[in-house]
Amino acid sequence: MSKRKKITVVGAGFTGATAAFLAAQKELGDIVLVDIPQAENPTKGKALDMAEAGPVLGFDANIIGTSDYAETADSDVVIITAGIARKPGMSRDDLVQTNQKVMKSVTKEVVKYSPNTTIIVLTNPVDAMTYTVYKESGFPKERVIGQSGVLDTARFRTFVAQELNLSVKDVTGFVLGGHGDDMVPLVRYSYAGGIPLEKLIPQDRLEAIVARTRTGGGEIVNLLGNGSAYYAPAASLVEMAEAILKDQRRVLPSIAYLEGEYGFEGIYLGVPTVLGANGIEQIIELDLTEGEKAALSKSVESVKAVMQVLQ
Ligand SMILES: NC(=O)c1ccc[n+]([C@@H]2O[C@H](COP(=O)([O-])OP(=O)(O)OC[C@H]3O[C@@H](n4cnc5c(N)ncnc54)[C@H](O)[C@@H]3O)[C@@H](O)[C@H]2O)c1
Ligand SMILES: O=C(O)C[C@H](O)C(=O)O
Repeated sequence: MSKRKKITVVGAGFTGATAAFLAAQKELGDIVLVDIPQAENPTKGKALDMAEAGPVLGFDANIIGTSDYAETADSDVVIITAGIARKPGMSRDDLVQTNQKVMKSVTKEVVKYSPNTTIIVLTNPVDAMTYTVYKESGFPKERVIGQSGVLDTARFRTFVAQELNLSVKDVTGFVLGGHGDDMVPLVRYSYAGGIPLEKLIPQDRLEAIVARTRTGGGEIVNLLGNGSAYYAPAASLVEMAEAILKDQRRVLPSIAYLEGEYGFEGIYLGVPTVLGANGIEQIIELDLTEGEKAALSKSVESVKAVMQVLQ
């Protein structure tokens, strides 16, 4: 039997297919791409096409496309991207009812075949969808994780690097809160080469970068015209999956279940975490100013409003 890790990606659309391809290129494991049955079988086609890139790019990974969850059995990590994406004029929250149904049906199948896996949820509105998967799975909170902060932080880092004309590699940041327009980029904890950003960028420019980060998803939605971002979201998923599969203990922002941390209870929210073999191994609590606390509370209210729609 193969000793390679096994990664299932549910939803073989833009984000799912891109994440599968990136994970294969990094040789994180064998990959099962799952989507609903469709007459022409595009899921099988995408998987075969990706596998045929292996000899050219020099990666070893078995990649299969299927609608049969039996093929996902004993996955180490399951990434959920299934559902619908927003179009211009829509908010992520408009997707809640449709995607909640998808989360419930997908989670049942995932749990049936991989009871010990760790799940990373991408589907929007992602804070509420991660909560839905947590409830439906019955898994411990450490093994149900949502992706938003790696992406939101990557956007912030991109804009800062462009502003300063510096390498993105030297820019670090942290975005807290829900994955909505009132997320909280923590400028005070953000650096370029170890130098606080507040020493390098004037206040008004920093504020503009924060505002652009908050609406970064919408910026891409408007540019694409018929769907939402997928390259950076897929890269973010793969960074989180790699941290878990290789037990890297990376300090990355994740959507985690809070039980008192940051003063919130019974809610999934973006916070700094340590990601390793056991999923979320630690939630790191930062000291916040009164202004940051107020901004985080506002973001929590938005997440709670979406959670109230959940059935
Ligand atoms: N959290 C984030 O940061 C973030 C970033 C990007 C996208 N997203 C969200 O991820 C989701 C996917 O985005 P996308 O661009 O890949 O969309 P997409 O439309 O390209 O792909 C979604 C795929 O899900 C499949 N699907 C639908 N119902 C399914 C089911 N029951 N079982 C299996 N597969 C099913 C569809 O057939 C489709 O192939 C959206 O909800 C989007 O808003 C979140
Ligand atoms: O904006 C969206 O709808 C997709 C995703 O949440 C993003 O931030 O790119």
